[in-house]
Amino acid sequence: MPTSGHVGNHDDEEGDHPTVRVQTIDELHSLQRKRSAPSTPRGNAQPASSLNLSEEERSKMQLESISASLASLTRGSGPKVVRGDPAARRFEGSRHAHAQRPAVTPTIAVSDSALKFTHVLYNLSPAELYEQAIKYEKGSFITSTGALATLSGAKTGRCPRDKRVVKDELTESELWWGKGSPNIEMDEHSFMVNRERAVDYLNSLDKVFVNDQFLNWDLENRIKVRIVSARAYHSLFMHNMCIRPTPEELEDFGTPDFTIYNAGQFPCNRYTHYMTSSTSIDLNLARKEMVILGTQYAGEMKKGLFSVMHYLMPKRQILSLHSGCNMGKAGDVALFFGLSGTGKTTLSTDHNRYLIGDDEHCWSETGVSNIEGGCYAKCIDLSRENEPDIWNAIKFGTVVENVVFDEHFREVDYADRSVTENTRAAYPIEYIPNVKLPCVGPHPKNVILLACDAFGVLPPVSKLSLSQTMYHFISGYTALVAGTEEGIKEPQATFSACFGAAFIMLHPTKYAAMLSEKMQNNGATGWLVNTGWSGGSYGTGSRIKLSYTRKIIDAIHSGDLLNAEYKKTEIFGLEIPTEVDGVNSEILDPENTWSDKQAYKETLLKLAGLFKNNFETFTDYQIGDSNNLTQEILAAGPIID
Ligand SMILES: Nc1ncnc2c1ncn2[C@@H]1O[C@H](COP(=O)(O)OP(=O)(O)O)[C@@H](O)[C@H]1O
Ligand SMILES: C=C(OP(=O)(O)O)C(=O)O
Ligand SMILES: [Ca+2]
Ligand SMILES: [Mn+2]
Repeated sequence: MPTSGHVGNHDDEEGDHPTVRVQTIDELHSLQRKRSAPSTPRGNAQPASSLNLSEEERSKMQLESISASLASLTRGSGPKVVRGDPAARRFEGSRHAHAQRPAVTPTIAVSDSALKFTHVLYNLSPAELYEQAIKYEKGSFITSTGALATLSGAKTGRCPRDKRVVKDELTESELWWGKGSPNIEMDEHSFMVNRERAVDYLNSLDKVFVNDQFLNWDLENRIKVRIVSARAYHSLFMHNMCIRPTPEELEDFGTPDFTIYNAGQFPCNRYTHYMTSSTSIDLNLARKEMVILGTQYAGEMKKGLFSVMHYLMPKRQILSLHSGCNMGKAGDVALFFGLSGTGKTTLSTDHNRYLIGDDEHCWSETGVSNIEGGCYAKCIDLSRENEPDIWNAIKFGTVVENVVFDEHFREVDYADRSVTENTRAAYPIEYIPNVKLPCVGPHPKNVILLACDAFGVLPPVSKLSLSQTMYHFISGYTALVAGTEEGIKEPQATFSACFGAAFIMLHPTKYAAMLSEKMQNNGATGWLVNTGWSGGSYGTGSRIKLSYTRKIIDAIHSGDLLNAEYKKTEIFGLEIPTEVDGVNSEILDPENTWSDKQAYKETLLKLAGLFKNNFETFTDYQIGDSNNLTQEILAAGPIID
């Protein structure tokens, strides 16, 4: 009971609890927040801060740099950029927040767009990005495990046919153009038209997200990237996928080495030369810029930057690899090459080994390094039993794309294909418990080529000679089932040079020559692992059990398979083991698993023919310095007589 009129006596009523010393509710709310910045855990590699600037000078430089990034090149000046959410009240906010003043004021207002502010949400944290997504982006929800569920819109996968690369004097001679190449040309002028379109679109918005981050855990070859985007989903995706700077690194960030303008909600148009649809992903190596129009699929950003690395790294004698990578307790490193859906992410995420990365790596004179700071796992039919580490990584901070969940409990149904078959989860690499930080390792001991052979004729595992490894690396084979429709469909063979033709920029033989040299110098062994069908093609047979594939991979890692007993297969001439610990020996020779032997032989010959046909394009090229290797590689393919 209140006994006196003194305000302070409320304390007595509630015992000894101290009261908050504020005058207003706003003040109370401001006490909740103090400043900090998110970053990627570094392990022991931590470069120190070098510049000595005041906080105010730094903030001003940052905003000037962002304004320069967002500048219209036809109007000449950058927009007036201010930090923070336009929806937040002016001068309200955390105790240490800067007052919101424009950093750069253009001298003459040449258009309405020059009169308005562009609000910049700079390197927001996952929590802040969740709030932005949930408030402003339709289709954003928190799942029962705390992940952010988003929709990528009409495009639920990459659009390789809409990728364009600026052909100028330099790139004309340096890059791979023409048949089989992923580099479809555009000219500088058309690039500028699309760049201006993206910049104008971004500047017309209330706010844009800016991420300043790094690529490549090899500190000597680290690349600074800036991603300007319109959606919190895109900003969180890249926050997870690129390497997150420490607060000190961010202070010294300066000018990025490469910038992405993601205006994915806004289309390009066919009046622009070289455009064939309303989607365009444009790469300009001279300007160090990429423009995205007409697709919101976030994977375009990650794989777009990978293309850039496939250009920059080989120039430094570093091999860029579309592969997963992990390391055993004894320091033995394995690479997992393979096209989409063949098992790079699944098999590099191995509870008994240290994860270096799931998708993009560099192999330099000193060893391997991950390019990224996160993983991008397929979630279709994901199960806790088969893939516990990926399952557990889908928690607060993780972006799940295009998954279906129940309305009330928000439990994700990983078997649901209503939106797409290509459902995805993007999470920071440290969400995998046995990650190797920093994400670097010594030279690889095993190079595992993954093929998901839906024809069901490739053996579950074969040991390869160096020339066979090169033959299969250049071929880059996989065959997935054609679609998700009911009924039996012909498997669709895909050949993608270097297991990543969509991302390489130079001729495949350049990467192949480097791989061959590195494997030889470091005594690495090549393996071909079929993660696809057994006992018949798709429709008759079934996919090889993940638990079997894991046993096979274990035997490669442990060295058991190196010295096992082998026999040679006909046609492909592959060395196959007669026994693998924990695997039914029957299945090691695919012929055993087909009840119709005639059908097996026909299918095998058919696939061999497809390999031969595909390799025709490469027969005119020399690989490496001598013609010998080239001849050996040609002889290492299937032999049909
Ligand atoms: N035997 C197997 N080996 C590897 N993956 C398998 C196997 N059987 C089924 N899968 C499934 O295939 C998919 C492989 O995809 P993923 O690892 O994401 O490929 P990538 O990273 O190469 O694109 C996963 O959904 C995995 O669960
Ligand atoms: C991100 C991708 O890679 P992957 O399927 O190889 O994991 C992709 O192909 O869009
Ligand atoms: Ca990939
Ligand atoms: Mn993957």
